Amino acid sequence: MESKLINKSAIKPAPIDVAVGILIKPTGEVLMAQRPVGKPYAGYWEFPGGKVETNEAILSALVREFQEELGIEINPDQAQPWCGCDYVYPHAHVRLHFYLCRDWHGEPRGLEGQQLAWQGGAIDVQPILPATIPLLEWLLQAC
Ligand SMILES: Nc1nc2c([nH]c(=O)n2[C@H]2C[C@H](O)[C@@H](COP(=O)(O)OP(=O)(O)OP(=O)(O)O)O2)c(=O)[nH]1
Repeated sequence: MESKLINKSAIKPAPIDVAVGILIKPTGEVLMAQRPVGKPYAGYWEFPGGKVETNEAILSALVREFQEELGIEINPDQAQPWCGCDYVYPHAHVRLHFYLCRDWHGEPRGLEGQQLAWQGGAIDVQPILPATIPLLEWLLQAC
């Protein structure tokens, strides 16, 4: 019987989709959040968002994550798809879907105990999640 060889190093799990939102005030300030204790890369700064659940649309995940993490309602019709990237961390291979959000209701609060920081002009918080760092330069041009 014919046997087939599989190169196990070539088998990669599917990436995990992550919906990420960049809240932008009319002043151009953007909101960053610090990852809370208990998550991989705790203490690192990121744009708010989280993993897309099975059979969930990316935009629906974005709306849900902003409700759960920040207690605000973003307007999905006004959320602008911006860019995406893949990144392989030791804990996961993620596929990030970034949206620019200028329309929301409510004042963001760190409902999971995370620190929040509005950043304008330059991004001062450190450290930032590695996959997000390359986007910061583009973002300053987009705001
Ligand atoms: N929200 C967000 N996640 C990012 C960014 N950059 C980046 O590499 N990631 C990665 C880190 C994580 O591996 C993944 C997000 O997963 P997460 O664990 O924070 O998602 P979640 O809120 O659904 O968490 P949980 O329910 O599983 O606790 O995406 C970013 O700017 N924002």
